[in-house]
Amino acid sequence: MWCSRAAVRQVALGLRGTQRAMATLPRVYVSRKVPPQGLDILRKSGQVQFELWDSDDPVPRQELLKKVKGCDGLLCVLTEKIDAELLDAAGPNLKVVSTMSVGFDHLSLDELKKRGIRVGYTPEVLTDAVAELTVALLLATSRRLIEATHEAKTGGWGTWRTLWLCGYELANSTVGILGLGRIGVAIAERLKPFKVKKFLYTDVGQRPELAEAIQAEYVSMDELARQSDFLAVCCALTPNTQGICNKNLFAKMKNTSIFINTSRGGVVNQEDLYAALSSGQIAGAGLDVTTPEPLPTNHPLFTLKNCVILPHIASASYTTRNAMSALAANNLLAGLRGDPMPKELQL
Ligand SMILES: O=C(O)[C@H](O)CO
Repeated sequence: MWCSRAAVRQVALGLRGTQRAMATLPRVYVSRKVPPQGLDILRKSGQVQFELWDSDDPVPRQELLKKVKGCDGLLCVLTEKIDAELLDAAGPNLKVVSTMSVGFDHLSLDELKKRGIRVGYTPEVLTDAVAELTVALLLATSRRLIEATHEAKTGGWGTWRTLWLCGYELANSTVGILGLGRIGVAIAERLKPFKVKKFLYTDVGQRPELAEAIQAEYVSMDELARQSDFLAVCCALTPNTQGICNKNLFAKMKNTSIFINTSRGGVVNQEDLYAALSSGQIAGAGLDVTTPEPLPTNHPLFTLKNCVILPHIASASYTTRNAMSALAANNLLAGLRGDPMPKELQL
């Protein structure tokens, strides 16, 4: 197609105008290749210009410190430590940090608050996926599925034996939830049809509305340990919950009990857990989270048959991860517009 000189000049001017307009858009750094829904939302918004660390692996810290300089927004995941050093590197333009996670222990909330930076996170959209995985992990641990497939594959499967690979069943059991929130309720709802006899929970205080939904009884931490046949950790990692699952707790648990953690590794004292598992103080543990992550392959916990370890996959369904990225993108955009975020963390 032929265009007149004037038309070409017009297009060139238009392009330059667009470039200029783009250059004035708020700058955002996205610290990981997040699922496509979130990136599409950012792209189509026309509201921001963004740069992406286009990888499944974390951006190196030095690179992150460089890239956030002068940014108005940051969309991050749970492996990035958002602390004073990073916020200083970003500088005064930074208005919003949006994390694609429900957990926020990687964020220095005090530092964010001090600087007036708003924070978005992604609760609710992952509740179903996390509850589902927790149930899967609980069953895999209590019914020894990983050990069993290993035996079947490696020749350990001899004849049918009466007590071989026996585990513990949910029917008639007592399930304890440490930290009752949406996820704890969703886990209990899924476990109920397995004929659980009783649900118990403990938290910093009673949570009657949530507890009522699953007819859970509030008990002390000691009582939770003593009575639970299955103990599921669902609390956030905070200075108060750091290491609360330790030898004191394990010592009170039954030697037939199963311990499950899909919250954060820091809630558990892993040396104490190893001791409890290897001495038979408790029957088994299923962990989706550890300290550190990844847990080194030579870690003692990997040597135990009664410990099932997953690589932090509780929210890992395509639907959920896309929903998390979309929510993180929408939080970021709303925050940058000065609007209420769909899910804002109150600092
Ligand atoms: O905090 C979170 O969002 C989970 O641990 C990962 O989905």
